[in-house]
Amino acid sequence: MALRLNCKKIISRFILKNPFTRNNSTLSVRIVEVGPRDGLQNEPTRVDTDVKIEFINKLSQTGLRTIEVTSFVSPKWVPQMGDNLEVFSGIDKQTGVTYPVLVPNVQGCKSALKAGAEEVAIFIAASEGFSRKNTNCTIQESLNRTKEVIDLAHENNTKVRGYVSCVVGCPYDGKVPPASVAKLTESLLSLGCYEISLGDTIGVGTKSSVTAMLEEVLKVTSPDKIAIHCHDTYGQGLVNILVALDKGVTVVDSAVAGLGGCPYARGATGNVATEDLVYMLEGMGVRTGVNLKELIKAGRYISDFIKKPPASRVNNALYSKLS
Ligand SMILES: CC(C)(COP(=O)([O-])OP(=O)([O-])OC[C@H]1O[C@@H](n2cnc3c(N)ncnc32)[C@H](O)[C@@H]1OP(=O)([O-])[O-])[C@@H](O)C(=O)NCCC(=O)NCCSC(=O)C[C@@](C)(O)CC(=O)[O-]
Repeated sequence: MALRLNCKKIISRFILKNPFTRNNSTLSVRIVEVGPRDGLQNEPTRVDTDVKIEFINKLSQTGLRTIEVTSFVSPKWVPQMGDNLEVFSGIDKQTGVTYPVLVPNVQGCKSALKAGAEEVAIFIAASEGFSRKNTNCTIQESLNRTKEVIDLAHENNTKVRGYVSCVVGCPYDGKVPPASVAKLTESLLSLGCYEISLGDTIGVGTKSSVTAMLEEVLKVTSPDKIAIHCHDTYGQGLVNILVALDKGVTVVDSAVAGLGGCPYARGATGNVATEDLVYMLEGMGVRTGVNLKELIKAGRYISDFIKKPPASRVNNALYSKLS
């Protein structure tokens, strides 16, 4: 009973207090699908390039407006993304859908621009331990690299999204202070990122820790500059997304079939499954523009290829009922 009341409270606070929803009769959330990149980068089974292309083409037919399709990182570090150029050039790009790619440095950004990317995403860790393991440099060095990438991208009229990872916990350094996340968010916005995705990379966040982190971040920026990116290792992903919605955030990252994990965050599982996110949001009356049936089929397609059942409750519940 108490839980039901709390959920009602969360939803009504989201509707009444959220600066976005207050001004719009139709509530909506933009989903950033990260399955083809964050989802597959850590996949031990080699996924054929044509399977990746078919997977992205299926996602493009679901109504998703943003699909992060690959990363131009070192193939020595992340072999699964080594076919970035072939994937990016091979997909059927739909009007109205944006296909950002992840880049770690100027070398990656140059390759992405050459391939025709219209949006790149940079990433930086809120903890020194993860920064070193993931990108072989300190946070400050990473910021310096990021500045070069943003300058290059902007010279080429290319938008830059920023990720801050390990926003509540780091697999090497433990708890991450909210003030560090706020400081990095502010730096990335001032360098020219149009939006910052706050990543609970190892999925350790809870309602309390995510609230504390967001409250600190929202002292330096507004909710319309923020996205939330929750891995679901401890099953807290949807709860933490609700916390962010309650704070006025309206952009959410997720991966179809709950794919993924980070190669430098051992033990962390995939993102919140996009199917589960869509089901929750639409159930709350929040529009996503996503066709759940088509999304479930896309999730099944890739899950069948990697021979793993989808890590999505909704996919597992509804797939057999699809005609
Ligand atoms: C940053 C580096 C490159 C530094 O790696 P490094 O070894 O220090 O780089 P380097 O500059 O010394 O170069 C070494 C070699 O890599 C090559 N190289 C260098 N850069 C590139 C490039 N862009 N594309 C292709 N090749 C590249 C370069 O050409 C050279 O080749 P060699 O001369 O030995 O033949 C490396 O650490 C790296 O690629 N790291 C990326 C790791 C990664 O992708 N991790 C997963 C990202 S997910 C994440 O961070 C979290 C997020 C975003 O999902 C949010 C969340 O979940 O919370």
